[in-house]
Amino acid sequence: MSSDLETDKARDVAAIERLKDQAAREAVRYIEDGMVVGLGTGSTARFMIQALGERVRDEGLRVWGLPTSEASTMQAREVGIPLTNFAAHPELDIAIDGADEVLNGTLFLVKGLGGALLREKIVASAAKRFVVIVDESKLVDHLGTKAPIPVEVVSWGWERAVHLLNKTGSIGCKPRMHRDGTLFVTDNGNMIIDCHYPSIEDPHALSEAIYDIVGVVDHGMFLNLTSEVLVAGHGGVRRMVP
Ligand SMILES: O=C(CO)[C@H](O)[C@H](O)COP(=O)(O)O
Repeated sequence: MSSDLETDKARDVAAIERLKDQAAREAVRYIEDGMVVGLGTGSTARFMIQALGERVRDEGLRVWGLPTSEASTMQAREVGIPLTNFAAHPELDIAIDGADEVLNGTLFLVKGLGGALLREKIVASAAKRFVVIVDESKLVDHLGTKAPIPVEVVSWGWERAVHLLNKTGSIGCKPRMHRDGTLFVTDNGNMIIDCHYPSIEDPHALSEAIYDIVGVVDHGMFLNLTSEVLVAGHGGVRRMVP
């Protein structure tokens, strides 16, 4: 790659990082004293955890964080956010997380390319308000356009789940078991299978077909869970509601 191209690419990456940070900081403004907050996973959620840590440190904001992964737990500890769990707080005031795709209109999501979909879905469904933070590149008109659907399956007998996943969707999916050349094992000790669907006509029907497979723990389509999406673009951050 020529150095001009490398510079352009680095500039694009830096611009996207700034957008993620803007969306994250806007969402963190929603957090009030005494709230229990679900902490998402991924590069956008990292900006959110950082910004929340700054509010805890600078404003003395009192909150409890419930992280969705070991990585977010570690970061939250580093930035000084006190942590809780479902035993102490079975219901959350708010959860904030990134997404791999946001479907225009319904605000259905694809999540889990970071491998944390199960804890993310549990946390999102436990929150009174689930706020999604993205840069505008994540908006799509059809789910599955940019991202595969990650499916979390128990490790034992995963080959059978792959066999059955291959028959889901209107014309099947192309399951991939490897990320970076290794089997992807989640924080829960399960495996992730990425399903590439050429087109997803009916997300609810596909969701049911995937849940019907014995051994599937969950999948990365988040249907009817989003309260709002904060989308950062070059014109600023806009708020979308379903
Ligand atoms: O679902 C996730 C992790 O399991 C992330 O929220 C999703 O992959 C988006 O990540 P990023 O903010 O890095 O683009």
